[in-house]
Amino acid sequence: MERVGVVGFGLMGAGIAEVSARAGLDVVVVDADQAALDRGRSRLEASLRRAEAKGKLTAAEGSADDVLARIRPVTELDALADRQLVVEAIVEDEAAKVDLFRTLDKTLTDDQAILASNTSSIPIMKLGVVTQRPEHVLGIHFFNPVPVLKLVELVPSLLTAPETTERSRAFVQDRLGKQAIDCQDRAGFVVNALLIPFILSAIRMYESGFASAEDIDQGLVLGAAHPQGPLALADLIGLDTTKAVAESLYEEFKEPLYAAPPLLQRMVDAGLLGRKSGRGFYTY
Ligand SMILES: CC(=O)CC(=O)SCCNC(=O)CCNC(=O)[C@H](O)C(C)(C)COP(=O)(O)OP(=O)(O)OC[C@H]1O[C@@H](n2cnc3c(N)ncnc32)[C@H](O)[C@@H]1OP(=O)(O)O
Ligand SMILES: NC(=O)C1=CN([C@@H]2O[C@H](COP(=O)(O)OP(=O)(O)OC[C@H]3O[C@@H](n4cnc5c(N)ncnc54)[C@H](O)[C@@H]3O)[C@@H](O)[C@H]2O)C=CC1
Repeated sequence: MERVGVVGFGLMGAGIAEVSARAGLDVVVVDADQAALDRGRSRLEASLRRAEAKGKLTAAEGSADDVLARIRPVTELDALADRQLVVEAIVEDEAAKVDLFRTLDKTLTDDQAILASNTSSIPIMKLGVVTQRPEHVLGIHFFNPVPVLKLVELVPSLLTAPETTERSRAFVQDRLGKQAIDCQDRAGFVVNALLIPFILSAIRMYESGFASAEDIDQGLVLGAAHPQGPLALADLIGLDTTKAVAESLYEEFKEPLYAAPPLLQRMVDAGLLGRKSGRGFYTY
C-alpha cells in the first residue's frame, strides 16, 4: 500500500491524511470545494507544526514540510483513479456516502483497490452493496484526534473478503502503527455503541438542570479519570456528528437510550456544533 486517498478534509480526513503521510505514503485528499480544502490544510498543518515544535516527528517522517509535500489536496475525485486504498471521511449521512461509494467504485481503476469508510455508525453493508466490489469494501474507523488515539476499528461486512480485512489490518497496524480491533457490522460498532449513549445521558442530565456542564464534566474527569468529560467530548466530536451517530444507532436498535435528546437537536439546528463552530456546550 503506497498510494492512498482520503475523501473529506474535515476533522477526521485531516487526521487520516496526516498519519498516512507521516507513514511515508503518497496521499491525495479530496473535498467538495477550495474553501474546505483550505480549512483542512490549515488544520493539518497546525497539527504537524505542533508535532514538529515538540520534537515528535521522527527522522523517517521528516520535517513538517516533508510530510506536507506527500499530500495533494484536490477537488476532483478523478485524482483518486490510481489509489490502492481510499478512506471516505465525509459527513455522517448515509445518502451522501452511498452516492460517493457509487462514484468511487467507478473511479478506482485497480479492481483490487480497497474502498473504506471512516463512518462512525452507518452499517458497511449499505455502502458495499452499491458498488461492484463489495468484497473490497469495509469500515476502517479511526478515532479523534487521529494523531493521538491508537485505536482503529476494522469492520468487514458480510460480503467483505477476509483478505481485504487482513490487508487493511496490515495497513493500520504495520504502516500507521495503530492498534486494530475487529467488529461486527452493526451500527456504532464497538466504541460508539457504548460511548454515544454515555454522552447522550450526560446531555439529558444537563438538559434536565440536574448539574452544570462544568460539574458533569469535572465529575467524570476527577471521579472516573476520563481525559475529558462527556460534554467537552461531544464538542470535540462535533454535535452534528454526535446527533447523526445517535440517529443511526436509534434506527438500528430502536432503544430509547440512543435517541438524540431535544437539546442536542436544537443545538445542531442553531449551528452550535462544538469546537468546529466555536460554540457548543462551551465557547472556544
Ligand atoms: C465519533 C467517533 O466515531 C469516534 C470517536 O473518535 S469518539 C472520540 C474519541 N476521542 C476521545 O475520547 C478523546 C478524549 N480526550 C483526549 O484524549 C484528550 O482530552 C485530548 C487528546 C483531546 C486532549 O488532551 P489534553 O491533555 O487535554 O490536551 P493537550 O495537552 O493539548 O494534548 C495532549 C496531547 O495530545 C496532542 N493533541 C491534542 N489534540 C491534538 C490534535 N487535534 N491533533 C494532534 N495532536 C493533538 C497534544 O499535542 C499533546 O501531545 P503531547 O502529550 O505529546 O504533548
Ligand atoms: N468527529 C469525530 O470525532 C469522528 C468522526 N468520524 C466520522 O468521520 C466522518 C467525517 O467526520 P468529521 O471529519 O468529523 O466531519 P467534518 O464535518 O469535520 O468534515 C466533513 C468533510 O467532508 C466534506 N464533504 C462533505 N460531503 C462531501 C462530498 N460529497 N465529497 C467530498 N467531501 C465532502 C465537507 O466539506 C467536510 O470538509 C463521519 O463519517 C464521522 O461520523 C469518525 C470518528 C470520529
